[in-house]
Amino acid sequence: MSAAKKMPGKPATEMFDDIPVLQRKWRAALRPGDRLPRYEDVMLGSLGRLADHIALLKGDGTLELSRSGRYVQKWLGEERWDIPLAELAPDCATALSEVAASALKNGRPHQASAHCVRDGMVRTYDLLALPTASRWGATLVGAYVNERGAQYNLLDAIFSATDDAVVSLATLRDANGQPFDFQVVHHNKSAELLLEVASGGLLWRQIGQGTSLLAAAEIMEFLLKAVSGGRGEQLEIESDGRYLRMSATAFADVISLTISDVTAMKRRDASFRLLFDNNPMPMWVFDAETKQFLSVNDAAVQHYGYSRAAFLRMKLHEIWPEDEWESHAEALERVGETYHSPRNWRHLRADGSEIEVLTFGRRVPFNDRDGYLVAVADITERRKAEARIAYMAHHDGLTDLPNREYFQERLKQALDQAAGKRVGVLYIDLDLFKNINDSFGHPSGDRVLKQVAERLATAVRGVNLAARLGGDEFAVILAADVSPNEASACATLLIDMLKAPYDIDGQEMVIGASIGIALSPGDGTTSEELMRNADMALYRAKSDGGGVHHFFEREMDLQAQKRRDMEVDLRRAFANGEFELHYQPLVSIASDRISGFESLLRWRHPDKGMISPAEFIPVAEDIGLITQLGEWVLREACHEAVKWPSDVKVAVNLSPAQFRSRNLVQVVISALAQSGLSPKRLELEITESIFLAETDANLAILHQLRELGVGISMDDFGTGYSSLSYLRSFPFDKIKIDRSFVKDLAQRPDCVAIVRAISGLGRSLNITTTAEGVETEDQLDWLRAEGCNEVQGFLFSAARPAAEIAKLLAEFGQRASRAA
Ligand SMILES: Nc1nc2c(ncn2[C@@H]2O[C@@H]3COP(=O)(O)O[C@H]4[C@@H](O)[C@H](n5cnc6c(=O)[nH]c(N)nc65)O[C@@H]4COP(=O)(O)O[C@H]3[C@H]2O)c(=O)[nH]1
Repeated sequence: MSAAKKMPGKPATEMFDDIPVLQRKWRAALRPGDRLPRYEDVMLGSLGRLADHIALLKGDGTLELSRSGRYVQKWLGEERWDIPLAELAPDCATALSEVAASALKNGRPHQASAHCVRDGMVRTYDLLALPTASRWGATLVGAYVNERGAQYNLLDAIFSATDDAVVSLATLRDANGQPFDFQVVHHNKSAELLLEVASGGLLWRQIGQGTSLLAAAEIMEFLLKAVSGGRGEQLEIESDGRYLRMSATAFADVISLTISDVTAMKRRDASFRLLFDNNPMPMWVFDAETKQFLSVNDAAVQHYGYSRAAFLRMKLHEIWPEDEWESHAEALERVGETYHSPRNWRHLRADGSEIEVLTFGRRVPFNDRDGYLVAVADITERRKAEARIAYMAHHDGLTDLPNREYFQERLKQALDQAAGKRVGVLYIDLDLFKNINDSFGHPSGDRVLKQVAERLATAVRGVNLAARLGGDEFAVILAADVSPNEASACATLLIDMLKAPYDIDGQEMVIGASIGIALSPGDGTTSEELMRNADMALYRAKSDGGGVHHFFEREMDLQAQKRRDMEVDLRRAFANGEFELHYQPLVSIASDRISGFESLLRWRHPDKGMISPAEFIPVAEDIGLITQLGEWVLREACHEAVKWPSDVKVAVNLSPAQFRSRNLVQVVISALAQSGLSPKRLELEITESIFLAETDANLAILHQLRELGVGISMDDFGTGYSSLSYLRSFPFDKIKIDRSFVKDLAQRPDCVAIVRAISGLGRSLNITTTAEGVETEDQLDWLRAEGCNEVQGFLFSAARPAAEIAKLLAEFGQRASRAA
């Protein structure tokens, strides 16, 4: 059957001629000044055969069919007049009202075309609407309707356009009325192509006797089933790598068989299954309506621990933890064609454990159901790692205590929530911890720190927090509106707790702790202020000898300010050359002659006058200026001493900080070389503090210095903890008995005993002993009696400027002369 078949009617050219005729007629009837021509002038008389094709429509809003010619009546399938257009067949009513409306709107004839389906045939009509005015003022539209030549059979068009094969089969029955075969009574072009049959090789054939695919037993069986009552049966067969899906509908003995090539779909399906089944990500399809699992892949079975059968009996909510049911369900409501979870979800596994997941989904048809294909990314491990990283960013790696950043954060929070209540900050510094590091090594030091942290963590609980700020510095937040008494009690407890011995690999170690306390709001309202002030209070606790706690006082702030001023001042002073050296004689008891001078640094401040070295040397050490300052002292002292008699030595104090600079030996060599002073005439005074840290390195430097021929004196002997043990570590040339022992010689027998012991020690070790701070003859007598070799003190002279040395020497009957 052809796709288009002409129906009897006028030839197309003739039909087209009518329209210009009517249009000319309308124009001719239009009188000057009128908007529309009169109805009678256009529509009455001389219309002849055209009258059959005219429908007269009237009305302004809702149009009504007032008259219709015979042709129009057939087209409308309606012979009645004076009925609303709405009562006509919808396709005709729409076409008429649209063309009439356009004509009325523009006040001119309007042409249009319309398609109507009649008996399965698609017909095209030309329409022309001619607006006219009736004698009594109403508007009438004359609508001309005529069919255009082209028509086609819709069913045929659909049949031939489809790629599916459509075959109509008549059932053949035997003498008993049983169906045994089928005869092809009609088919479309695609049927021959799909069944791979030559043109004309199918029509009127009995399929059971043919060689086409339709002769296959399973198809025959399928058709027999269809004809004996099965409606809408489906069959899928595979033939030469192609997949064909057949559906059959029987109308009495006639069967309509549709065959579709579903190979591509099958392949898509197969690749989907491959992707689904073998995907390492857990995947499933769930029913969009019931939320039942429709299919799960192996990864899902493995990952969730439910058997496949159990999975397929479950609904989605069964893998949601109960507290997330609502949010899961809400999210599901909002899901469209595709989705990926806007947040992490928790899912339950068969063993009850929870995993954190991200889900990605897409709507898919699945076995005739509307479903969602979901892929699951388990991010539990990633989340754990993230949590670990976040934890590490907030905690100290060695002790596991919160670190400085976290401490600050928590302190800020505590202050924000304090609402006027007090928050306490305790800064803790371990006393003598350096000794442990130096004596037992860093691993032991680390173990002590860990135990300190454990003790703090057990003592500081609840809203309070203990943290390690770095090194041997710890801190505590007391967040629960703490009173000064409570803060003090807490500090005492912590100090007692921390000074209890530590057992490190069977070795008992003892340290102490000093604590500085600042309380909000009095000592500050911001975390920075409180931390700074607690630190200042700690500094005071340390200066008080450690092992105690101290509250912050405003005075400390002033002192800190003063110290900051001094730091700036010191740097400026060095650049401005405000320092000078004074010299204090050292007198030999045996000869009653000056055996040497100790150089003592003086700062002549332009506004404040002379500033004591006891005040500025510790600051110079802290800010690192001591290295340059010490170097200057050495050079200056050597430069001066070279002018003195050859048997007069010069003593120079060295700071531990100069040992750290590592070029001390070079500086000494250079000072001697530049001045020309004999090394024998230079004595370097050190205190035992250089043995407290980096002992081995410092001892090595001392040995190098001694090899130069320079003398090494131990200053302030007897004030430290283990002066005696240092004597064993290094062969000192001189020990200087601290003036605290000299001061009370006359009054305290213990001081006599100490001086006697040191002098005796010096004699037996062949070390010169010098007593410092000798102010009275009485003291001198005691010292002489105890066998001390040398004395120094105000009794003889205070430190004097270089210019007065000659005078001093002269007083002792010694002449200053230049001799290296
Ligand atoms: N009460 C009393 N005091 C006496 C007597 N005789 C001397 N003195 C003081 O005792 C200190 C002796 O110096 P030191 O123990 O080395 O103690 C020194 C030394 O440790 C340090 N120092 C001074 N100059 C330098 C230097 O150039 N470099 C370094 N690193 N430190 C220095 O400053 C400390 C203090 O120095 P000064 O204030 O000059 O104080 C000096 C001196 O003036 C006395 O009979 N009675």
